[in-house]
Amino acid sequence: MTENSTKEASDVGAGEGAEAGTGVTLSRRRLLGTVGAAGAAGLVVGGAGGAFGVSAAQDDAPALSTLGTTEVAFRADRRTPQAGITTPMQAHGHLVAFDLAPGAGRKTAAALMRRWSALAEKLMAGEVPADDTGVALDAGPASLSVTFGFGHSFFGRTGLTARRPLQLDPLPHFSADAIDPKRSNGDLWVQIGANDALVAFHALRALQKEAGDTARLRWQMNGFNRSPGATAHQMTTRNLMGQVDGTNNPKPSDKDFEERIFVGRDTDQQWMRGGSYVVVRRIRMLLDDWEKKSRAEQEKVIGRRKSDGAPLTGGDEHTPMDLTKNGPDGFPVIPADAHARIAAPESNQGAALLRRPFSYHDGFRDDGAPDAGLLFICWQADPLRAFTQIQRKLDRGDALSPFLRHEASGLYAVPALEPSGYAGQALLEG
Ligand SMILES: C=CC1=C(C)c2cc3[nH]c(cc4nc(cc5[nH]c(cc1n2)c(C)c5CCC(=O)O)C(CCC(=O)O)=C4C)c(C)c3C=C
Ligand SMILES: [Fe+2]
Repeated sequence: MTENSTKEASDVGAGEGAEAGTGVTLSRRRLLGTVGAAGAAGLVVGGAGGAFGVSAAQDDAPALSTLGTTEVAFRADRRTPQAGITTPMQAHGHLVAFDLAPGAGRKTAAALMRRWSALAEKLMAGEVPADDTGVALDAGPASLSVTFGFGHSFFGRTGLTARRPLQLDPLPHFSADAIDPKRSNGDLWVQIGANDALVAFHALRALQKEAGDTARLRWQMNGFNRSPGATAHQMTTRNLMGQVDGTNNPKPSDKDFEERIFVGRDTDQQWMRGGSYVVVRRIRMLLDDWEKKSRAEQEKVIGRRKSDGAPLTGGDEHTPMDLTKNGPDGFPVIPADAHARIAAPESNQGAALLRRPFSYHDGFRDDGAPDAGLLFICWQADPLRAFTQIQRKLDRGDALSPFLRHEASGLYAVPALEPSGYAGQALLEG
């Protein structure tokens, strides 16, 4: 069920085997798309050397790098989870929530989801939509993924309350919460990720315009991660506190991965079978306070080394934590209130979630502190048993909590996609 992984295209440089390989096919498609957008085959759009200085007849056009050509599949040939869940994290992200316009009901919502899905599929394949703005013209799909979710309020607006899963019941209040309702929840949620900032913005703008009068933007947040190729070898990304973040995520190869992250067959809401629930939290980091702590203090807060993410009990990043090991002082080497200990499945009756966040930085606050932190995005089959269980535990004594403020929150149902059809079709037409 994890075919929404990237289709790696071969990295074909100009002049070397440019006739073969998916990368070249894709580059060609972009060229044709560029010309198509201009409405005349063979036209050199923008003139040679201009912004769109390419021609369909130009055989020796330089090929895009793997970063540009890599394509994420919107759908597969069988029911699969949407892209953007197990897809490798991208460097740029936009999270957007929309509310349906007053009077827009189920039929209008279905028409929007149909249009949005068709557009997302096109964009993710690197094709150029009609009436294009031109923002992404020279780039390949750059691992673009678009993911659609449905919030609690969507069901009332569309007369579908009987189909609202209990899993969408509002999250409880936690003591680190300072939630801004205007930047929370929403009828519809869209996650956009890409390894190119212009490709990501292009998709955001195209989807917003496609919403037309049907849905209005409720809130939007922008995030980022490491760019592919920025480090000497592929490694787990760091967050804005400088920690290696994502090490102990469940892996698709784990035997219980599917049941932890995706909704099983026994659900009473069959339209969610194979889908997942996403919790989105905007978590501001109190970086001025955090950066005053020594490295040793920071490492005790997490329970892992800052340099390489290895547990304080030794080994490398992927060595399991030894939660039973005591130091010479008789105290646990990974402290009782260490974030990684408290969040671990061993401390939560086996509960686990798939974290796929973006960092954010929105300038500086009036007091000079960075308005920065983590757009914490986590995926699970049941938010009550995963996010809520773990966050409740963290709320009671996580050493990291004093450095965090949860400022916005959302919970959405993200149904699987059929080989044909649009996101949410089984909900809206079933
Ligand atoms: C409710 C769930 C969680 C929230 C909210 C959360 C916020 C948060 N976490 C970090 C940094 C790290 N988290 C790490 C591990 C970790 N965190 C959670 C859950 C939440 N984190 C889990 C389930 C785990 C894995 C625990 C385990 O099984 O070992 C780590 C350690 C490295 C890793 O495994 O990723 C770091 C670092 C921040 C900065 C943050 C809020 C901004
Ligand atoms: Fe964490």
